[in-house]
Amino acid sequence: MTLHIESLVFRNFRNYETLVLGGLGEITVLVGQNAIGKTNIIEGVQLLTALTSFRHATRDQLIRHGSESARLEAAVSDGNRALEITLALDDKSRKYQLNGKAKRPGDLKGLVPSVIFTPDDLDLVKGSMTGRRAALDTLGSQVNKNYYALRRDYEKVIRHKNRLLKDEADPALVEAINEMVVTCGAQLVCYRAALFARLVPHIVEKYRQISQGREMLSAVYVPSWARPTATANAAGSPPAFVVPSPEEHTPLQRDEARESLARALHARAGEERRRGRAVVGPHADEITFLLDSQDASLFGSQGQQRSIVLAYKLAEAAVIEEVLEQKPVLLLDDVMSELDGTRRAALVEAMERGSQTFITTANLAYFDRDMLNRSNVVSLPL
Ligand SMILES: Nc1ncnc2c1ncn2[C@@H]1O[C@H](COP(=O)(O)OP(=O)(O)OP(=O)(O)O)[C@@H](O)[C@H]1O
Repeated sequence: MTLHIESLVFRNFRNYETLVLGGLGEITVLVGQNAIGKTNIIEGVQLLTALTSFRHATRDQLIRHGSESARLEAAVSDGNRALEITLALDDKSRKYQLNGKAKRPGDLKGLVPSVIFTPDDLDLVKGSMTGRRAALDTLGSQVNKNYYALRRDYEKVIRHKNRLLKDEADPALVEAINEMVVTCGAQLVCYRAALFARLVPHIVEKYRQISQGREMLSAVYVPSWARPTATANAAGSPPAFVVPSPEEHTPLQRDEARESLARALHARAGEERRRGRAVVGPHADEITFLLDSQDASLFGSQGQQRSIVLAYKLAEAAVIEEVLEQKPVLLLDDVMSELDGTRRAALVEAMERGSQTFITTANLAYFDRDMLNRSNVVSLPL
């Protein structure tokens, strides 16, 4: 059954000395002028649900200036169970507890999942590949604890490999670490491909609804070993991969991924040495959105790109519900002002499908009266 946040208490978190929000219902609208602390609340809820901060904030950024520690608490319940999730931050550590017992973030991932949508996400389609990979990994980490652990391990291995390459270490050492790149990397690509295969049909369907079927969206995940190399591009060769259609998103097999990754690492070892960094592996995989088979980052209008992002966010919520059998908390930071009427309506429809929602705004005029009547409107400062 879906866990619901009943109350929140923040102490010395960001600009709040003490913030108490109780009696939280389905929809909480946080309204207030700029820089009042609306996004800080969204970030706090994300830290207690997805166990991460979309701002990638360090502890000293999260702790209120002049304080030595911060504490965030959420009381959650599904009607049968009452749980308390807490996060304590000080200059040395970030510690989670569940009902007073210490927990690692990996143990709590997926307990109260959330989907966050901020104005920065609107760059997902035209922004960097790093952002697109991170979005997929954040979702994967919430729906599968092994995904989370694997991604962390892979990042450590790649950091180590990059240090070796930068220091021009003995190629035998690089070869030895490549074995770990293959082990973790192939598994991570398989997890990503499987998650992507689940996500894409939802994105396509949500996009069709938002755009009223005007054009066909598809999306491809291309592992680094299947990408054309810089040399092939320079020589004007055709791309070394064929864009698969959505139906072809069959999950990759691990042995096949291991072999392809090992082969590419061997073939491009010289290039990695020359460039002093790892160029093969899941950290270099690509995700591309296509509108009627054209790259949406290059050919999509701003409106089309926004519709893809909205469809992506709604699809994340659908996948979480499918896998974890509970609706995620929706965290919507100041996005109403960024969307036009049709896209706003699609978002409101999603909010009304039973997900607990926290939404911030500087202007209540973006919300219809009916919705506001059904919401808990909190004016900041409290
Ligand atoms: N560690 C901290 N200690 C004290 N204040 C902080 C800390 N971190 C951020 N702030 C303050 O929080 C405020 C910004 O809060 P937030 O980002 O939530 O604003 P917002 O209400 O979402 O604004 P906008 O509508 O402009 O996006 C700023 O005044 C900033 O100085």
